[in-house]
Amino acid sequence: MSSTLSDVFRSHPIHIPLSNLPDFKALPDSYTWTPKDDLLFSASASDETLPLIDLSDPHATTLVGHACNTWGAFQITNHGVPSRLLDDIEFLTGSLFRLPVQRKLKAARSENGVSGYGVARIASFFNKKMWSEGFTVIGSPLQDFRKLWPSHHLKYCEIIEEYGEHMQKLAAKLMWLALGSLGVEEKDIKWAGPNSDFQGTQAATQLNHYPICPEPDRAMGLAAHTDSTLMTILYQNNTAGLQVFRDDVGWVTVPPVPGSLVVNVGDLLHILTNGIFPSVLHRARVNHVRSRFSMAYLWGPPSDLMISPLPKLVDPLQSPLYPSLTWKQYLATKATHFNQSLSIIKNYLSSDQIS
Ligand SMILES: C=C1C[C@]23C[C@@]1(O)CC[C@H]2[C@@]12CCC[C@@](C)(C(=O)O1)[C@H]2[C@@H]3C(=O)O
Ligand SMILES: O=C(O)CCC(=O)C(=O)O
Ligand SMILES: [Fe+2]
Repeated sequence: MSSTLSDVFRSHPIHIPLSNLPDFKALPDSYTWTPKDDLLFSASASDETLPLIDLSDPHATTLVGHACNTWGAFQITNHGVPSRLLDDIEFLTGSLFRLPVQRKLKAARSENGVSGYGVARIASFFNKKMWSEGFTVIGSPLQDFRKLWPSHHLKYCEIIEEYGEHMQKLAAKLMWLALGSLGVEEKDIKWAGPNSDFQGTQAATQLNHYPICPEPDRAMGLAAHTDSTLMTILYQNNTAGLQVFRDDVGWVTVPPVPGSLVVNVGDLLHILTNGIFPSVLHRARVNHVRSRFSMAYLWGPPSDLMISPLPKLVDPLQSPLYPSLTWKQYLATKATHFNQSLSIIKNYLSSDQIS
């Protein structure tokens, strides 16, 4: 499972110096963002609210479908992930980022690697630094965790494994709710497997830390991006910071609701639905009172599987909006073209042209 996604970045190395976040009273220029650094930096904010859906609601399919259509994101309760496990993953994340920086650097992500400690990959697309640090897990975290916690790593590996299992099941359930709302049936997605449980899908778990910031209004935790996934399921601690963007509304803060999870439609689900579900543009802001943690489960298809718009969702008189491509190909496109990737692949005539 680990090798294939990691392969993608071997040919897309990034060099982003890892620096300990500065402990200044004022923000250094290298961390000060203006609209010149990100066009939407100061776009208007709105007090609209993202849908909060109770998954045990008999109308869950319709509610999820509507949220995917209009926002490309929603929050969920009654999702079945034990609250004890959410506490455990939050505890793990806090323990990891509270380690001394020299220890964290022992598990630093290599330039052409994907797992380990470092700044977000998207940092290479911006001139300014982001006020955050991250840790990416793909496959087994054993080697990295042994370097971080020489005597407690097994306990932490178990938490990651259990978290991944629960998230994979939840992702499959959400996928059927979302696609079910469009009339897509199990027979329409053969790669979901004989039990339609999406076994064989791949995922990355991304742990994020946004330390207390002296001048949050001029800083950026994680810059605006869409996820290159089918879906992302995110757990945030009790500190707000996540914002989602809608052209007609502006930036909307997603408040932490205890025990709830945030779900984002990613670029691949946008492609699979032939553009019906938007993949949500989102970012993380920081604050000067509390540090913030988030734990994202970035879920995608088997990395070599061809993904294309579902025939059922393509108007018979029109061509599909997107060509077929694999997750690996899409990640490679994203590594070069970042937020332009969807419009770039739209203009390819066939997947032959995507290397
Ligand atoms: C599967 C993946 C999605 C991701 C790139 C990655 O290979 C592993 C890290 C993921 C992440 C997490 C933080 C935000 C993001 C944009 C980034 O820089 O690294 C996503 C990537 C993505 O969705 O494109
Ligand atoms: O910290 C957050 O709320 C957002 C994290 C995120 O977007 C990601 O990890 O892809
Ligand atoms: Fe994201």
